[in-house]
Amino acid sequence: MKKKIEVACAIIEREGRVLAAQRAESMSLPLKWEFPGGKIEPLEDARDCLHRELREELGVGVHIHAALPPSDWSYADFAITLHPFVCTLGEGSIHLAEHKAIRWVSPEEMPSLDWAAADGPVLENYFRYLKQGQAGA
Ligand SMILES: Nc1nc2c([nH]c(=O)n2[C@H]2C[C@H](O)[C@@H](COP(=O)(O)OP(=O)(O)OP(=O)(O)O)O2)c(=O)[nH]1
Repeated sequence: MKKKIEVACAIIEREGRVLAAQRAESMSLPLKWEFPGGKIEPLEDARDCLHRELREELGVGVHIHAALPPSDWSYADFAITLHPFVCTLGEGSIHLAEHKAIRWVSPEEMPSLDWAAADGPVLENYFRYLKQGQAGA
């Protein structure tokens, strides 16, 4: 049986762009782009996890505005469910504790980054969310 992980991640919006983070060489999925976040601990709420991970990874607080549908992906060695949340920045300024780089990318630029494969369906759901005029937040 493949290992199964649940991961909360943040689509942080600012002035029509979103924050994409590049994984370091030393991490799994090296140099892939992702949304910051991390593994949900046993019994932890996905939103609490997101706040914890963003403090650890970027040193910032966020406001959560909407939950996008969870999306499942199967890598060769593990399976993942991503729980994406649309956010804006709260207190603090960004310091990279783990990632190699960040970029603020427009929706048009997003598909050109080399995303972790599990993020493909997340991008599609985010584009759908933008098209719907952010209804159902
Ligand atoms: N935060 C985040 N992780 C993602 C995304 N897409 C994706 O496949 N992942 C994967 C990468 C990691 O295997 C896992 C998140 O784990 P993590 O960030 O808490 O832990 P980690 O890098 O230390 O992972 P690992 O080395 O222990 O496997 O989810 C994404 O958009 N955001």
